[in-house]
Amino acid sequence: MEPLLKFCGMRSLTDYEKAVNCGVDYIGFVFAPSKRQVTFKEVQRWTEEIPPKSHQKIVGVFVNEKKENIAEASRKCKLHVVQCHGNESPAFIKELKEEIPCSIYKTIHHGPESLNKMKAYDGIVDGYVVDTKTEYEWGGTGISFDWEQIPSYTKEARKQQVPCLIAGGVKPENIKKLFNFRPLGIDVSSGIETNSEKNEGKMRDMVDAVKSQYQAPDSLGRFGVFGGRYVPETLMYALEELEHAFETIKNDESFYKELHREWERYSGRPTPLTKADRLTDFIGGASIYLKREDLNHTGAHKINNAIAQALLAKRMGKKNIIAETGAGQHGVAAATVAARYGLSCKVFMGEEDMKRQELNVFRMRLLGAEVIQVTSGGKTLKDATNEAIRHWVTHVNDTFYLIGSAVGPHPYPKMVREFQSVIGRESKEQFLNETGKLPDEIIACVGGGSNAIGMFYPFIEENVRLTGIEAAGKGTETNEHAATLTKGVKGVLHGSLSYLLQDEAGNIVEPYSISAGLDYPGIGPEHAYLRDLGRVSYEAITDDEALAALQTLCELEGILPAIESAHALAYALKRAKEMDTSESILVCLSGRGDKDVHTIQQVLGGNEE
Ligand SMILES: O=C(O)c1ccccc1NCC(=O)[C@H](O)[C@H](O)COP(=O)(O)O
Repeated sequence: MEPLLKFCGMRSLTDYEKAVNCGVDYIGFVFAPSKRQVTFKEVQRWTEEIPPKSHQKIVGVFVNEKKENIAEASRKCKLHVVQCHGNESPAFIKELKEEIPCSIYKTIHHGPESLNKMKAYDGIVDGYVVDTKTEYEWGGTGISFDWEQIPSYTKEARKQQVPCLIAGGVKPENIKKLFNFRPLGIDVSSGIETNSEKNEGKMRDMVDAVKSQYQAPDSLGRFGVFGGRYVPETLMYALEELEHAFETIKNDESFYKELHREWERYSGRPTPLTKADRLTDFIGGASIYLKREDLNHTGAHKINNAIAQALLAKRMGKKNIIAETGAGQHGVAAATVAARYGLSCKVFMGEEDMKRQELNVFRMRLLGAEVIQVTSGGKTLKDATNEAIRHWVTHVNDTFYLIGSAVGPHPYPKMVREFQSVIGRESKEQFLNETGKLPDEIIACVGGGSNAIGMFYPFIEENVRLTGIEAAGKGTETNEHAATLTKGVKGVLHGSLSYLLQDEAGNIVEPYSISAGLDYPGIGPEHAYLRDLGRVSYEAITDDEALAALQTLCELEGILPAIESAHALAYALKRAKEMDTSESILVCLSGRGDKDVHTIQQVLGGNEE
């Protein structure tokens, strides 16, 4: 969700008209002594002459004003919100509320006691503005406070279920930085002024910046209509507990310190960015770069998320982890971290996948995990996930469900995105260092979608084409594919709403792909959202195309990719041909192909010579 936006300190009809036309959410008038002070009469006249748009709220700003004066302004100016910007006590506001029909927001001036002050207004006010105060000015100072503190204000406001606007020194030049702190709302006055007048260009820049800001999921875990939490009652508490733990560690430096240390010293991050020179020459178009997630410990990106979730499980005091796996990469990652952090581990795996990924089954057992064979349904990832959820329902108190992709009920898609975004963040820095610019296109394969969302997320606001590649199996015109976004319809699976492969009666259709990691009948809800938004394009690649690309990469670069990653590569080869030599493509090489050698050998016949 976009943050709410308030423009404050309108001093003339012209200022006010500019704010109305910009479509900003709140328009504020300062009735307190200030260089921006206006009278009730003026505001009454201006708002009668140009009524605000239906969604816009008119705000009156007061500092330690008498109740009868506030009531008069509220009546005359038809205020929607009264902003108490001084030392008004909770008792004063309670009494004021009985006299005026509008909402009351309290300004909290940032300082050592401000969070405690905010708690004192719980249940009394309808919203907050957090602002900077100087010795001489109550507001409109143009000075920012320490934005690192924003998450604690936001958390308290969320607890009280009211909006919280961040004020003080916000301007077009620093608004992007402010977004990093995820404010619920923004309040600006000085930052949209030039020579004491509101500047329409600056106002529009602010509105555009806020509108282009990607803010998903919302507080209910919804990406537009997708996502959410569709689970049995017994799991609700566990998910709320997990959400709380996740939101807590997000602001906990010690957690991230530990996580980064493990990523670096245990898993081998940062993974390299490799320019595929011979492949680029062979194709003869755009330069092709590979983000080498295949070089992670255990051979794929899955370990990034597994380490993070296991550390979280430990902090929550959970001693047992369970996981589902398709290709076996996530199962291996879960078994690995369980061994590393001294947790017990059960991995649910479909019988079919166990056959295809025999080596990974053995690896998991070697790592001390119990692999539970799932014989229901199509005996693949969907069925393994069903069984894992069933197990979780009955062992919820001491068990942490370590989901391996950006799927499942809230907060899993958001949490997996957070932990996998290290891929995109590193790539961005490495690419800029190496080429001085960003890639023109980024391509990643999508099964559930975790490597793709981790790669895409840090680039969502950038001018970079993003493309997700699904498995077309034997062709999307056949019934043997896993192209959920190309062929699916909306439905609920494994706790969230997304696109699914279903028959006319709503039954899940068994997906197919040569790659065990891509044959999932659903897709992470954020991908469904990004597809419908038009921000990410999704294409499908067949088994044959993926295998051909895999062979090409082996022969020209000496890299054996996972069959999953070869899907992204195959599309990159098609695109590179169409692009100019001055352009570049970044492919997320999500995993290595050692686990797939048996499958490849079966298809290619074992002796390529
Ligand atoms: O703007 C003023 O002069 C003012 C004076 C007294 C109390 C409040 C005042 N302004 C309130 C606001 O405009 C906003 O809530 C906020 O302070 C804007 O800050 P900034 O963007 O730093 O100007």
